[in-house]
Amino acid sequence: MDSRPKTTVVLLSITISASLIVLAAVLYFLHYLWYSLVRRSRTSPFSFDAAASPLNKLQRFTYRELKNATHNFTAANSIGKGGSGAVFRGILKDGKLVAVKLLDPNSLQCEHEFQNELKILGGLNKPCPLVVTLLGFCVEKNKRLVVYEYMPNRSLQESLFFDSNNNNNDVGCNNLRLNWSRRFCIILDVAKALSFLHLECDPPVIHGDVKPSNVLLDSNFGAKLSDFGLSRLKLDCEIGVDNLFSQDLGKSQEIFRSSNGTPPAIGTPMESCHENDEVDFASALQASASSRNGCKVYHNVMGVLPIASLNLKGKELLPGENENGGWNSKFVPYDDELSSVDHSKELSLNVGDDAKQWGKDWWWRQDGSGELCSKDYVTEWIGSQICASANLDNWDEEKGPITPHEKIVLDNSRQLDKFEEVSENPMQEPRFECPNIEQEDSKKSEVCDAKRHRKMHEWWKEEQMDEREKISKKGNKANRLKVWRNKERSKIVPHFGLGKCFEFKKRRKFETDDQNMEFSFRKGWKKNNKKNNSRSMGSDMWSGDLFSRELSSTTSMRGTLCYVAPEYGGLGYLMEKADIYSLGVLILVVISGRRPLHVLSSPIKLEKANLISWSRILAHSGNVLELVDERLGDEYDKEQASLCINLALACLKKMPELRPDIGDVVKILKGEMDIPPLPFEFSPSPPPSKIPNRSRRKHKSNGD
Ligand SMILES: Nc1ncnc2c1ncn2[C@@H]1O[C@H](COP(=O)(O)OP(=O)(O)OP(=O)(O)O)[C@@H](O)[C@H]1O
Repeated sequence: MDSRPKTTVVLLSITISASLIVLAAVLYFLHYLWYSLVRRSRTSPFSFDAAASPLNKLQRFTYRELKNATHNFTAANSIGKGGSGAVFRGILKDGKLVAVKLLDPNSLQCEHEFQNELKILGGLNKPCPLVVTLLGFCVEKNKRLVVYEYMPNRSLQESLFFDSNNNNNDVGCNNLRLNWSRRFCIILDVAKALSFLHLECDPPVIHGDVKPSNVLLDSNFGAKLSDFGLSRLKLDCEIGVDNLFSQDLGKSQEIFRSSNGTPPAIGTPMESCHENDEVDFASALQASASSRNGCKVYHNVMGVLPIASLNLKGKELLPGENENGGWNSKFVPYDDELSSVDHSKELSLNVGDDAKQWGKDWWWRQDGSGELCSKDYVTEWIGSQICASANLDNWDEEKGPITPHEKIVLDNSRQLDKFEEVSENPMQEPRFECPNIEQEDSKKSEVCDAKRHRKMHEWWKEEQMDEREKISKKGNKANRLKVWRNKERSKIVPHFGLGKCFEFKKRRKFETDDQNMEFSFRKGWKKNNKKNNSRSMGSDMWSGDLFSRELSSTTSMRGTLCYVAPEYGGLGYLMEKADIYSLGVLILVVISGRRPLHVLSSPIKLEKANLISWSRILAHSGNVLELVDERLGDEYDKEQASLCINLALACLKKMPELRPDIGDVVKILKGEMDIPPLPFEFSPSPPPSKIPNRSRRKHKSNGD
């Protein structure tokens, strides 16, 4: 009789405990899910092993110390803003003036850059006066701060364009912050700094992001190289993209043509090469495009690209993997993980209505294809600019000056009354939120990548063939080509995340009010933080690197568009010659006082929009001095100027092996060596049908 209630109690207690267990399991699962999706993806733990690390020579600050030093990171102490965080001026307890970089705590990319910066800059085997001194760092929870020596004249970018943002007529040569001798010394300093990194460091350091905003100026306008967030150490056994590029893209295509489709023998000399005057930014864009186009130009490179580098014990490791199977932050693999950029916001904030419309188109196109193509982005953007204000050209000597309100609302044309205005009137940079990055199963990713490579390869072939080639595609020669290319392709080793499709996780955010957004290519769209929204003139919005932030910001990219070497298409490791290329761009920028890509409203002046191709045209016509910043008047050394420009052009050779190495660059600048005569080279520029070759046409018509 009594057994019934007993059974009921037992059943009830079993049911309750079972439900509790299930509930606990569900809660645990949900917590795990939340932790792994939200918390863990935001920051990777930074392990500071003081004993083993080269960081032990660096001072470790507390957050409170740095907060006090910068007066709670007040806007008044804000001295700049880069892709990875804001920089503040601060005074330490001992009275030392420092620059404190406060990194975005929610960005995995920033975490990598932080670790990279500390390990490379902090681990330099000897100090170099031409490299900015890293004084210390702070790691507390998810807070990451880096402390540098303070450079009173901030960045070269600011100094160069501070001058240019003043009215040209008002600034006499004597009032220029950067007169000729300073400019020449800066070029020499940067070359020497690179020489230190490439030749004196063991292992050599590839800076990977040489550009004016990463060159800081001390009180005497002496230059120091900074920002090692994208740098890397070079291993002996590595094969960089420059070797691959030269072997494969440079020689194979040209040799192939000259051999009528017969597979070339290794070591076959290049015979008939032609200098191609095509607009270079197009090739740079193609080379640098973060998704399909990046592969498009350099699919041949992929053919022999090794993603596995050998460690000293000979064990094959993936880039970024260390011997213990862990992650080595010095070797961050390139991938497209951060490539979901909504350019429509960027455009709508920087250009007029037409461009807004264009921005919408871009957004629509992203929706359609799911992938971003930088080349289209920039070329179309340029097109929209030209249409938007076809009668404007602030460089057009023939037309005379234009009123400020007539100018395209492009930040790099904006004039500032005072240098201080930079920090007083923070620029509203649109941002996007960094998408969460999840580590993919390496096997899955390899299969995926191989598929993508195949697709992209096919697509590239289609793109590259002109009509004649397409007709003869079925012919015997082409079949031989196919066999040979297939052989090359069989060597493909997939790399990380190339061409990773766009994710639109943050799409709802993009659709919100523009006014509250700011843009940083490294970090993406973000709500404006009024506290830290100071603007740096060194910001790429000011630099003509407007587009480049996409590239420097996505982990598929190393460096900055217009400064990044064309051999880099989002794959593999950049090598020393990539730094040489960036140095070449920097030299031209310093000498001309112009941004590498300065979008103009007049199609006639498009040749001037691209500093590199314009300087090639001038060199062709023997008139390189036309490039020199006109604000200098006659106050410059003509011999030095033409030496620098010719040297820059040598550094800008598309084939890395044709560029001088840094030792020679320094010798040439010091006058200890002549610029070696440079052979012509095959240009990997895109087909003329894709990008109209205005410069060449113009050149021809001039010749007539
Ligand atoms: N040590 C320093 N002393 C003085 N100013 C500095 C120092 N470091 C950085 N700055 C200023 O802060 C600005 C931002 O620097 P940061 O390195 O964060 O970004 P960036 O190089 O402009 O962009 P990115 O990091 O995206 O390439 C610089 O342009 C410079 O004006």
